[in-house]
Amino acid sequence: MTLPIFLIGARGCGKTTVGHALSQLHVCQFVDTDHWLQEQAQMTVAQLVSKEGWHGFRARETEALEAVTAPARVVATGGGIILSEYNRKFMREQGVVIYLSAPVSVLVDRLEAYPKESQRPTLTGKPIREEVGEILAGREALYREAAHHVVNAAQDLDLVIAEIQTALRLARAS
Ligand SMILES: Nc1ncnc2c1ncn2[C@@H]1O[C@H](COP(=O)(O)OP(=O)(O)O)[C@@H](O)[C@H]1O
Ligand SMILES: O=C(O)C1=C[C@@H](OP(=O)(O)O)[C@@H](O)[C@H](O)C1
Ligand SMILES: [Mg+2]
Repeated sequence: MTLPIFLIGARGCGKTTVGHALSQLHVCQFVDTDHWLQEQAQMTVAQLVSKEGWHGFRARETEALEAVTAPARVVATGGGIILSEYNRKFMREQGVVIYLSAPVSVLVDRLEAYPKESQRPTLTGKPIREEVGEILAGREALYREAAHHVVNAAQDLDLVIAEIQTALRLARAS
């Protein structure tokens, strides 16, 4: 695993969880753009957004993406990283991009159980059930455009990892 692997997908699809597990299996480094930028700014995402707005957060997110990208790394991104055309092109050119795809009902269940509001302030001001569907509808095409592989993230963690490993093996063989 030499090229960086970028995990993309909606809030709650499992980018951080899967990325961490995958890096442990492959004994490589794990980085999460949200963790990196929060550490760098010494602020939570919620604090950053209230101080600098989403525009400021998105600028820091691109900075984080560039800073953490390195060979043999698994990079968990934030759900909105694909909003920027620059980020989509950067990830596709620099590494292998995997879209962790899950239906709205699964995302909502996971986010209700694990909201982590300091990292996931509201994007629309609407209730979670409405917000997740609306945001995913607006972003689905961008996730697919950026991705080299689409993986079913609604499965158990070990099956998600196995599907990613198969995709990576196939990519190496072709
Ligand atoms: N395959 C999975 N099956 C069940 N729960 C999962 C799975 N992947 C992630 N989760 C859970 O969903 C929640 C959100 O996961 P997280 O990794 O923070 O998602 P993301 O980084 O994509 O927003 C966490 O509580 C995590 O334990
Ligand atoms: O979908 C989004 O726009 C966001 C997703 C969050 O990351 P996760 O996808 O890890 O929850 C975080 O980057 C920020 O709250 C914005
Ligand atoms: Mg995450």
